[in-house]
Amino acid sequence: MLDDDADELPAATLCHLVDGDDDDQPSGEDGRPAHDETLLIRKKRGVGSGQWVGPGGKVEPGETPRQCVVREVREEVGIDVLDPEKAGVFVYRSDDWDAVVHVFRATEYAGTPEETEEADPAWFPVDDLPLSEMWQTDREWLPVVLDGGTFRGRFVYSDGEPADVDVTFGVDVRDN
Ligand SMILES: CNc1ncnc2c1ncn2[C@@H]1O[C@H](COP(=O)(O)OP(=O)(O)OP(=O)(O)O)[C@@H](O)[C@H]1O
Repeated sequence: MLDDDADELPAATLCHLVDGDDDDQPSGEDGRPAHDETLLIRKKRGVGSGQWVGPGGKVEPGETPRQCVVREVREEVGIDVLDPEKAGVFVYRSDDWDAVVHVFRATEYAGTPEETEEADPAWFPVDDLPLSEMWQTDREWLPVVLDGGTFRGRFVYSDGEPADVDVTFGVDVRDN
């Protein structure tokens, strides 16, 4: 159980793209990272601005979370994610915004990430994430998601700090 009122909350999405060439080219030579890196954005505005996060955003009326995550990644960094797969879901509650956040993992994409008005993208090795400049609760679940796992969580923040954290791994996450 996520939260008794989770169904009533606005929905948002996050995309965690993992890329790694199997060829031996050093990072950057063919425009793609060499081994197991993940794409994060430095958010320029909105919820969590200034932090490193996965690209994503709020689900619009009539849109599924999967459609939203594809649209948001295109808007924020100009690439098309081809195989978003549901990897987790969490309820976020804070002093000023509550949401249910659908987390996707992807490995296939078309295009090259570019800076936009909303976001500055960068690749990070999956085992060297900028955790001190990310949502504190990302460290609970992001390594698991990048490794292909699933989770369900409930994160209550107060004054910008996690006040109540509950995560379960290896769960069935309904795909939508
Ligand atoms: C512990 N809590 C959290 N941990 C990690 N990520 C979190 C989060 N709580 C919210 N998020 C993400 O923050 C974005 C908000 O959406 P946000 O970018 O403001 O919306 P959108 O792009 O639609 O923009 P505008 O409202 O037009 O500015 C969206 O990706 C959502 O998944």
